Amino acid sequence: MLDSTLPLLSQGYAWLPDLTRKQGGGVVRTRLLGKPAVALRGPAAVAFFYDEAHVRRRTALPEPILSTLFGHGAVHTLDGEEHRRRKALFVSLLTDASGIARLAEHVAEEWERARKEWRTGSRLTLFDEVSLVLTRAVCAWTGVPTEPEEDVRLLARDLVAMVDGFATAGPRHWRARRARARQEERLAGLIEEIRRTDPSGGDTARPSTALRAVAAHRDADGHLLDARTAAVEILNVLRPTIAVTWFVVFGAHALHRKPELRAPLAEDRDGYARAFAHEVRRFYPFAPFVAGLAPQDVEWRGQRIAEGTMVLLDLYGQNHDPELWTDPYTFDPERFTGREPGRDELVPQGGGEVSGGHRCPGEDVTLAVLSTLLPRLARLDHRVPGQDLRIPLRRVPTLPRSGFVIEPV
Ligand code: HEM
Repeated sequence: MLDSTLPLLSQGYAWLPDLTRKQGGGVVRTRLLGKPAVALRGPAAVAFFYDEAHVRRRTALPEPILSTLFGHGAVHTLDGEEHRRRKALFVSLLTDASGIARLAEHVAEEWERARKEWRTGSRLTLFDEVSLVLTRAVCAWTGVPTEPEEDVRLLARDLVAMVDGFATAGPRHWRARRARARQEERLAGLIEEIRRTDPSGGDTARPSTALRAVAAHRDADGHLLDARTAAVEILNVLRPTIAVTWFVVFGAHALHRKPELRAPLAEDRDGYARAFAHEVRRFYPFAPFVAGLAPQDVEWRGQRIAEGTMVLLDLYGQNHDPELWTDPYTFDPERFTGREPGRDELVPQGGGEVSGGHRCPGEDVTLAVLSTLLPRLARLDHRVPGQDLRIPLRRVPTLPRSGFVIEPV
Protein backbone atom coordinates (compact mmCIF):
# COMPACT_ATOMS: atom_id res chain seq x y z
CA MET A 1 0.00 0.00 0.00
CA LEU A 2 1.36 3.44 -0.91
CA ASP A 3 2.28 5.92 1.82
CA SER A 4 -0.14 8.87 1.74
CA THR A 5 2.05 11.42 3.51
CA LEU A 6 2.89 13.23 0.27
CA PRO A 7 -0.67 13.18 -1.12
CA LEU A 8 -1.84 14.52 2.27
CA LEU A 9 0.64 17.39 2.08
CA SER A 10 -0.22 18.16 -1.55
CA GLN A 11 -4.02 17.68 -1.42
CA GLY A 12 -4.74 18.97 2.10
CA TYR A 13 -8.42 18.84 3.00
CA ALA A 14 -9.36 16.96 -0.18
CA TRP A 15 -7.01 14.03 0.54
CA LEU A 16 -9.12 11.91 2.90
CA PRO A 17 -12.54 12.53 1.28
CA ASP A 18 -10.93 11.64 -2.08
CA LEU A 19 -9.43 8.45 -0.72
CA THR A 20 -12.77 7.52 0.87
CA ARG A 21 -14.54 8.02 -2.46
CA LYS A 22 -11.92 5.93 -4.29
CA GLN A 23 -12.15 3.06 -1.79
CA GLY A 24 -15.96 3.17 -1.72
CA GLY A 25 -16.45 4.17 1.97
CA GLY A 26 -16.30 1.88 5.02
CA VAL A 27 -12.86 1.51 6.59
CA VAL A 28 -10.39 3.36 4.38
CA ARG A 29 -6.90 1.85 4.46
CA THR A 30 -3.68 3.70 3.73
CA ARG A 31 -0.22 4.41 5.20
CA LEU A 32 0.79 7.64 6.90
CA LEU A 33 4.24 8.64 8.21
CA GLY A 34 5.36 5.10 7.39
CA LYS A 35 2.61 3.47 9.53
CA PRO A 36 -0.49 1.54 8.46
CA ALA A 37 -3.51 3.81 8.88
CA VAL A 38 -7.29 3.53 8.64
CA ALA A 39 -9.79 6.35 8.33
CA LEU A 40 -13.37 6.32 9.58
CA ARG A 41 -16.29 8.71 9.59
CA GLY A 42 -19.95 8.90 10.61
CA PRO A 43 -21.62 9.13 14.06
CA ALA A 44 -21.10 5.42 14.88
CA ALA A 45 -17.41 5.74 13.94
CA VAL A 46 -17.14 8.76 16.25
CA ALA A 47 -18.38 6.67 19.21
CA PHE A 48 -15.92 3.90 18.26
CA PHE A 49 -13.00 6.33 17.91
CA TYR A 50 -13.53 8.02 21.29
CA ASP A 51 -13.53 4.71 23.20
CA GLU A 52 -10.05 4.36 24.79
CA ALA A 53 -10.18 0.60 24.26
CA HIS A 54 -10.02 1.34 20.51
CA VAL A 55 -7.85 4.46 20.20
CA ARG A 56 -5.14 5.94 22.45
CA ARG A 57 -3.36 9.26 22.10
CA ARG A 58 0.03 8.88 23.81
CA THR A 59 2.81 8.82 21.17
CA ALA A 60 0.24 9.24 18.37
CA LEU A 61 1.07 12.87 17.59
CA PRO A 62 4.24 13.56 15.59
CA GLU A 63 6.91 15.80 17.13
CA PRO A 64 6.47 18.63 14.56
CA ILE A 65 2.81 19.01 15.63
CA LEU A 66 3.69 19.02 19.34
CA SER A 67 6.43 21.61 18.85
CA THR A 68 4.07 23.98 17.07
CA LEU A 69 0.37 23.45 17.73
CA PHE A 70 -0.17 21.67 21.04
CA GLY A 71 3.09 21.70 23.04
CA HIS A 72 4.92 18.77 24.65
CA GLY A 73 3.06 17.23 27.60
CA ALA A 74 -0.25 18.80 26.50
CA VAL A 75 -3.65 17.40 27.51
CA HIS A 76 -4.08 16.24 23.91
CA THR A 77 -1.37 13.59 24.42
CA LEU A 78 -2.63 12.02 27.68
CA ASP A 79 -4.73 8.90 28.23
CA GLY A 80 -6.69 7.33 31.09
CA GLU A 81 -6.73 8.85 34.60
CA GLU A 82 -3.93 11.30 33.76
CA HIS A 83 -6.05 12.68 30.92
CA ARG A 84 -9.28 12.83 32.93
CA ARG A 85 -7.62 14.80 35.74
CA ARG A 86 -5.96 17.33 33.40
CA LYS A 87 -9.09 17.58 31.25
CA ALA A 88 -11.19 18.46 34.31
CA LEU A 89 -9.11 21.64 34.61
CA PHE A 90 -10.06 22.70 31.06
CA VAL A 91 -13.70 21.71 31.49
CA SER A 92 -14.03 23.79 34.68
CA LEU A 93 -12.36 26.81 33.03
CA LEU A 94 -14.11 26.63 29.67
CA THR A 95 -17.67 25.47 30.19
CA ASP A 96 -18.81 27.70 33.04
CA ALA A 97 -21.62 29.89 31.66
CA SER A 98 -20.77 33.00 33.69
CA GLY A 99 -17.10 32.72 32.74
CA ILE A 100 -18.02 32.48 29.07
CA ALA A 101 -20.34 35.48 29.38
CA ARG A 102 -17.38 37.47 30.80
CA LEU A 103 -15.20 36.45 27.87
CA ALA A 104 -17.95 37.51 25.44
CA GLU A 105 -18.06 40.92 27.18
CA HIS A 106 -14.30 41.34 26.76
CA VAL A 107 -14.62 40.38 23.09
CA ALA A 108 -17.45 42.89 22.50
CA GLU A 109 -15.50 45.62 24.31
CA GLU A 110 -12.31 45.00 22.31
CA TRP A 111 -14.26 44.92 19.02
CA GLU A 112 -15.81 48.31 19.88
CA ARG A 113 -12.40 49.73 20.77
CA ALA A 114 -10.92 48.52 17.46
CA ARG A 115 -13.95 49.68 15.46
CA LYS A 116 -13.56 53.25 16.75
CA GLU A 117 -10.07 53.31 15.28
CA TRP A 118 -11.16 52.15 11.81
CA ARG A 119 -11.42 55.20 9.58
CA THR A 120 -14.01 55.46 6.83
CA GLY A 121 -12.47 54.52 3.49
CA SER A 122 -9.37 52.91 5.01
CA ARG A 123 -8.64 49.31 4.11
CA LEU A 124 -8.07 46.74 6.80
CA THR A 125 -7.47 43.03 6.86
CA LEU A 126 -10.17 41.45 8.96
CA PHE A 127 -7.98 38.49 9.92
CA ASP A 128 -5.33 40.73 11.50
CA GLU A 129 -7.85 42.95 13.28
CA VAL A 130 -9.84 40.07 14.73
CA SER A 131 -6.76 38.16 15.88
CA LEU A 132 -5.74 41.23 17.88
CA VAL A 133 -9.26 41.75 19.28
CA LEU A 134 -9.33 38.13 20.45
CA THR A 135 -5.81 38.22 21.88
CA ARG A 136 -6.63 41.28 23.97
CA ALA A 137 -9.91 39.75 25.12
CA VAL A 138 -8.49 36.36 26.04
CA CYS A 139 -5.56 37.93 27.90
CA ALA A 140 -7.93 40.06 29.96
CA TRP A 141 -10.06 36.96 30.59
CA THR A 142 -7.25 34.59 31.60
CA GLY A 143 -5.18 37.09 33.61
CA VAL A 144 -2.26 37.30 31.16
CA PRO A 145 -0.93 40.90 31.22
CA THR A 146 -2.51 43.16 28.59
CA GLU A 147 0.35 45.68 28.79
CA PRO A 148 2.66 46.65 27.24
CA GLU A 149 0.92 46.84 23.88
CA GLU A 150 3.99 45.47 21.97
CA ASP A 151 3.85 42.26 24.05
CA VAL A 152 0.18 41.76 23.20
CA ARG A 153 0.85 42.34 19.49
CA LEU A 154 3.76 39.90 19.56
CA LEU A 155 1.60 37.35 21.39
CA ALA A 156 -1.14 37.73 18.75
CA ARG A 157 1.38 37.14 15.95
CA ASP A 158 2.91 34.18 17.77
CA LEU A 159 -0.45 32.51 18.47
CA VAL A 160 -1.45 32.87 14.82
CA ALA A 161 1.94 31.46 13.76
CA MET A 162 1.50 28.37 15.99
CA VAL A 163 -1.79 27.53 14.28
CA ASP A 164 -0.64 28.50 10.81
CA GLY A 165 2.60 26.49 10.83
CA PHE A 166 1.77 23.06 12.23
CA ALA A 167 1.03 21.23 8.98
CA THR A 168 3.85 22.33 6.71
CA ALA A 169 7.58 21.70 6.48
CA GLY A 170 8.50 25.15 5.16
CA PRO A 171 9.28 28.54 6.76
CA ARG A 172 5.80 28.75 8.32
CA HIS A 173 6.72 25.70 10.38
CA TRP A 174 9.95 27.22 11.70
CA ARG A 175 8.17 30.44 12.53
CA ALA A 176 5.65 28.39 14.55
CA ARG A 177 8.42 26.61 16.49
CA ARG A 178 10.10 29.90 17.37
CA ALA A 179 6.76 31.43 18.36
CA ARG A 180 5.96 28.53 20.68
CA ALA A 181 9.41 28.49 22.30
CA ARG A 182 9.24 32.26 22.94
CA GLN A 183 5.75 32.22 24.47
CA GLU A 184 6.30 29.06 26.52
CA GLU A 185 9.31 30.71 28.11
CA ARG A 186 7.44 33.92 28.84
CA LEU A 187 4.36 32.20 30.28
CA ALA A 188 6.46 29.77 32.36
CA GLY A 189 8.01 32.92 33.89
CA LEU A 190 4.53 34.24 34.76
CA ILE A 191 3.56 30.91 36.35
CA GLU A 192 6.75 30.91 38.45
CA GLU A 193 6.06 34.45 39.56
CA ILE A 194 2.53 33.57 40.69
CA ARG A 195 3.91 30.62 42.67
CA ARG A 196 6.67 32.75 44.22
CA THR A 197 4.24 35.39 45.44
CA ASP A 198 1.87 32.72 46.78
CA PRO A 199 3.83 30.00 48.60
CA SER A 200 0.87 27.59 48.51
CA GLY A 201 1.67 27.27 44.82
CA GLY A 202 -1.10 29.60 43.74
CA ASP A 203 -3.59 27.31 45.48
CA THR A 204 -6.87 28.86 46.42
CA ALA A 205 -10.28 27.23 46.61
CA ARG A 206 -11.46 29.30 43.65
CA PRO A 207 -8.57 30.70 41.61
CA SER A 208 -9.52 34.10 40.21
CA THR A 209 -8.15 33.60 36.69
CA ALA A 210 -7.32 30.77 34.30
CA LEU A 211 -3.63 31.59 34.67
CA ARG A 212 -3.86 31.12 38.44
CA ALA A 213 -5.96 27.97 38.06
CA VAL A 214 -3.29 26.42 35.81
CA ALA A 215 -0.54 27.54 38.24
CA ALA A 216 -2.42 25.81 41.09
CA HIS A 217 -3.48 22.69 39.19
CA ARG A 218 -2.28 19.34 40.57
CA ASP A 219 -2.06 16.33 38.29
CA ALA A 220 -3.17 12.79 39.14
CA ASP A 221 0.11 12.27 41.10
CA GLY A 222 -0.71 15.25 43.38
CA HIS A 223 2.14 17.43 42.05
CA LEU A 224 1.93 20.90 40.53
CA LEU A 225 2.68 20.98 36.79
CA ASP A 226 6.26 21.95 36.04
CA ALA A 227 6.29 25.58 34.88
CA ARG A 228 6.88 24.69 31.22
CA THR A 229 3.93 22.26 31.09
CA ALA A 230 1.77 24.85 32.84
CA ALA A 231 2.79 27.30 30.11
CA VAL A 232 1.86 24.71 27.48
CA GLU A 233 -1.61 24.37 29.00
CA ILE A 234 -2.30 28.10 29.36
CA LEU A 235 -1.29 28.33 25.69
CA ASN A 236 -3.89 25.62 25.09
CA VAL A 237 -6.49 28.18 26.17
CA LEU A 238 -4.97 31.25 24.47
CA ARG A 239 -4.03 29.71 21.09
CA PRO A 240 -7.33 28.03 20.21
CA THR A 241 -9.28 31.12 21.26
CA ILE A 242 -7.28 33.10 18.69
CA ALA A 243 -7.92 30.25 16.23
CA VAL A 244 -11.58 31.32 16.23
CA THR A 245 -10.30 34.21 14.05
CA TRP A 246 -10.27 31.73 11.14
CA PHE A 247 -13.99 31.05 11.65
CA VAL A 248 -14.81 34.77 11.95
CA VAL A 249 -13.14 35.38 8.59
CA PHE A 250 -15.00 32.42 7.10
CA GLY A 251 -18.20 33.92 8.48
CA ALA A 252 -17.35 37.18 6.69
CA HIS A 253 -16.76 35.18 3.52
CA ALA A 254 -20.16 33.49 3.85
CA LEU A 255 -21.88 36.86 4.34
CA HIS A 256 -20.15 38.23 1.27
CA ARG A 257 -21.20 35.25 -0.86
CA LYS A 258 -24.77 35.29 0.50
CA PRO A 259 -25.66 38.93 1.27
CA GLU A 260 -29.27 37.92 1.94
CA LEU A 261 -28.06 36.40 5.24
CA ARG A 262 -26.79 39.74 6.51
CA ALA A 263 -30.14 41.09 7.80
CA PRO A 264 -31.13 37.98 9.82
CA LEU A 265 -27.60 37.75 11.26
CA ALA A 266 -27.56 41.45 12.20
CA GLU A 267 -30.93 41.03 13.98
CA ASP A 268 -29.96 37.71 15.57
CA ARG A 269 -33.49 36.62 16.53
CA ASP A 270 -34.24 33.16 17.98
CA GLY A 271 -30.62 32.05 18.12
CA TYR A 272 -29.90 32.78 14.45
CA ALA A 273 -26.26 33.76 15.13
CA ARG A 274 -25.67 30.44 16.88
CA ALA A 275 -27.17 28.53 13.91
CA PHE A 276 -24.97 30.61 11.58
CA ALA A 277 -21.92 29.81 13.73
CA HIS A 278 -22.69 26.08 13.61
CA GLU A 279 -22.92 26.26 9.81
CA VAL A 280 -19.61 28.16 9.56
CA ARG A 281 -18.00 25.41 11.65
CA ARG A 282 -19.55 22.70 9.45
CA PHE A 283 -19.01 24.23 6.04
CA TYR A 284 -15.53 25.74 6.14
CA PRO A 285 -12.35 23.67 6.40
CA PHE A 286 -10.32 23.92 9.59
CA ALA A 287 -9.28 20.76 11.49
CA PRO A 288 -9.05 18.08 8.77
CA PHE A 289 -9.00 14.98 11.02
CA VAL A 290 -7.93 13.72 14.45
CA ALA A 291 -5.68 10.73 15.01
CA GLY A 292 -4.70 8.09 17.56
CA LEU A 293 -3.27 4.56 17.67
CA ALA A 294 -5.05 1.22 18.17
CA PRO A 295 -3.70 -0.11 21.53
CA GLN A 296 -4.57 -3.72 20.59
CA ASP A 297 -6.19 -5.56 17.68
CA VAL A 298 -9.71 -4.13 17.36
CA GLU A 299 -12.61 -4.65 14.99
CA TRP A 300 -14.80 -2.09 13.28
CA ARG A 301 -17.83 -3.33 11.35
CA GLY A 302 -16.29 -6.75 10.83
CA GLN A 303 -12.92 -5.40 9.70
CA ARG A 304 -9.78 -5.97 11.73
CA ILE A 305 -7.63 -3.01 12.74
CA ALA A 306 -4.26 -4.33 13.92
CA GLU A 307 -2.52 -3.11 17.09
CA GLY A 308 -0.39 -0.01 16.39
CA THR A 309 -2.46 1.08 13.36
CA MET A 310 -3.01 4.81 13.13
CA VAL A 311 -6.75 5.51 13.32
CA LEU A 312 -7.99 8.73 11.74
CA LEU A 313 -11.40 10.28 12.23
CA ASP A 314 -12.23 12.29 9.12
CA LEU A 315 -13.78 15.47 10.58
CA TYR A 316 -13.90 17.50 7.37
CA GLY A 317 -15.22 14.48 5.44
CA GLN A 318 -17.97 13.85 8.00
CA ASN A 319 -19.05 17.48 7.98
CA HIS A 320 -19.54 17.19 4.19
CA ASP A 321 -20.86 13.65 4.03
CA PRO A 322 -23.94 13.57 1.73
CA GLU A 323 -25.31 10.73 3.87
CA LEU A 324 -25.54 13.14 6.80
CA TRP A 325 -26.17 16.51 5.17
CA THR A 326 -28.48 17.50 2.32
CA ASP A 327 -26.49 19.51 -0.25
CA PRO A 328 -23.37 19.47 1.94
CA TYR A 329 -21.59 22.03 -0.22
CA THR A 330 -24.37 24.62 0.20
CA PHE A 331 -23.94 27.11 3.08
CA ASP A 332 -27.27 27.13 4.89
CA PRO A 333 -27.64 28.17 8.57
CA GLU A 334 -31.28 26.98 8.46
CA ARG A 335 -29.93 23.47 9.05
CA PHE A 336 -29.41 24.50 12.64
CA THR A 337 -32.24 26.94 13.33
CA GLY A 338 -34.40 25.65 16.16
CA ARG A 339 -32.18 22.64 16.78
CA GLU A 340 -28.80 21.78 18.22
CA PRO A 341 -26.68 19.25 16.32
CA GLY A 342 -26.44 15.71 17.72
CA ARG A 343 -23.37 14.88 19.84
CA ASP A 344 -21.55 12.93 17.12
CA GLU A 345 -23.15 14.53 14.06
CA LEU A 346 -21.33 17.87 13.66
CA VAL A 347 -17.65 17.32 14.45
CA PRO A 348 -15.47 20.34 13.54
CA GLN A 349 -14.00 20.18 17.06
CA GLY A 350 -14.09 16.42 17.52
CA GLY A 351 -16.90 14.27 18.96
CA GLY A 352 -17.87 12.06 21.88
CA GLU A 353 -18.06 13.33 25.47
CA VAL A 354 -16.18 16.45 26.58
CA SER A 355 -15.25 15.25 30.08
CA GLY A 356 -14.37 11.63 29.46
CA GLY A 357 -12.85 11.87 25.99
CA HIS A 358 -10.72 14.23 23.94
CA ARG A 359 -13.59 16.26 22.48
CA CYS A 360 -12.68 19.95 22.34
CA PRO A 361 -13.69 21.68 25.60
CA GLY A 362 -13.74 25.01 23.75
CA GLU A 363 -16.94 24.64 21.74
CA ASP A 364 -18.95 26.90 24.06
CA VAL A 365 -16.18 29.50 23.86
CA THR A 366 -16.06 29.20 20.07
CA LEU A 367 -19.83 29.61 19.75
CA ALA A 368 -19.87 32.53 22.20
CA VAL A 369 -17.09 34.37 20.33
CA LEU A 370 -18.75 33.79 16.95
CA SER A 371 -22.19 34.77 18.26
CA THR A 372 -20.65 37.99 19.62
CA LEU A 373 -18.61 39.00 16.57
CA LEU A 374 -20.59 37.81 13.55
CA PRO A 375 -23.76 39.88 14.20
CA ARG A 376 -21.51 42.91 14.84
CA LEU A 377 -19.77 42.29 11.54
CA ALA A 378 -23.17 42.02 9.83
CA ARG A 379 -24.12 45.41 11.35
CA LEU A 380 -20.84 47.09 10.38
CA ASP A 381 -21.21 49.38 7.37
CA HIS A 382 -18.45 48.19 5.10
CA ARG A 383 -17.53 47.38 1.53
CA VAL A 384 -15.58 44.37 0.34
CA PRO A 385 -13.17 45.62 -2.34
CA GLY A 386 -11.97 43.35 -5.18
CA GLN A 387 -9.43 40.84 -3.82
CA ASP A 388 -8.43 37.20 -4.03
CA LEU A 389 -11.03 35.39 -1.94
CA ARG A 390 -10.14 31.89 -3.09
CA ILE A 391 -9.77 29.37 -0.25
CA PRO A 392 -7.08 26.87 -1.32
CA LEU A 393 -7.98 23.38 -0.05
CA ARG A 394 -4.34 22.32 -0.39
CA ARG A 395 -3.27 24.65 2.39
CA VAL A 396 -3.80 23.52 6.01
CA PRO A 397 -5.04 25.58 7.76
CA THR A 398 -6.59 27.54 4.94
CA LEU A 399 -8.13 31.00 4.65
CA PRO A 400 -9.35 33.34 1.89
CA ARG A 401 -6.03 34.25 0.27
CA SER A 402 -6.40 37.98 0.96
CA GLY A 403 -7.14 37.52 4.68
CA PHE A 404 -10.45 39.30 3.85
CA VAL A 405 -9.94 43.00 3.29
CA ILE A 406 -12.81 45.34 4.22
CA GLU A 407 -13.37 49.06 3.81
CA PRO A 408 -15.50 50.67 6.53
CA VAL A 409 -17.95 53.23 5.02
C1 HEM B 1 -11.37 27.44 16.05
C2 HEM B 1 -12.07 26.75 16.87
C3 HEM B 1 -11.63 25.41 17.35
C4 HEM B 1 -11.42 24.27 16.64
C5 HEM B 1 -11.60 24.06 15.15
C6 HEM B 1 -11.01 23.26 17.59
C7 HEM B 1 -10.76 21.95 17.26
C8 HEM B 1 -10.35 20.99 18.15
C9 HEM B 1 -10.12 19.62 17.82
C10 HEM B 1 -10.32 18.99 16.46
C11 HEM B 1 -9.69 19.01 18.95
C12 HEM B 1 -9.22 17.57 19.09
C13 HEM B 1 -10.29 16.61 19.43
C14 HEM B 1 -9.69 15.23 19.54
O1 HEM B 1 -8.48 15.09 19.76
O2 HEM B 1 -10.42 14.26 19.41
C15 HEM B 1 -9.62 20.00 19.99
C16 HEM B 1 -9.19 19.75 21.28
C17 HEM B 1 -8.99 20.73 22.21
N1 HEM B 1 -9.39 22.04 22.13
FE1 HEM B 1 -10.29 22.89 20.55
N2 HEM B 1 -10.94 23.80 18.83
C18 HEM B 1 -11.31 25.12 18.74
C19 HEM B 1 -11.42 26.02 19.77
C20 HEM B 1 -10.99 25.80 21.04
C21 HEM B 1 -11.03 26.77 22.10
C22 HEM B 1 -11.66 28.14 21.95
C23 HEM B 1 -10.41 26.21 23.17
C24 HEM B 1 -10.14 26.78 24.52
C25 HEM B 1 -10.36 28.04 24.85
C26 HEM B 1 -9.99 24.87 22.79
C27 HEM B 1 -9.29 24.00 23.59
C28 HEM B 1 -9.02 22.69 23.27
C29 HEM B 1 -8.33 21.75 24.15
C30 HEM B 1 -7.75 22.06 25.53
C31 HEM B 1 -8.33 20.51 23.49
C32 HEM B 1 -7.73 19.20 24.01
C33 HEM B 1 -8.82 18.30 24.56
C34 HEM B 1 -8.35 16.93 24.96
O3 HEM B 1 -7.36 16.43 24.42
O4 HEM B 1 -9.00 16.33 25.83
N3 HEM B 1 -10.36 24.67 21.50
N4 HEM B 1 -10.05 21.19 19.50
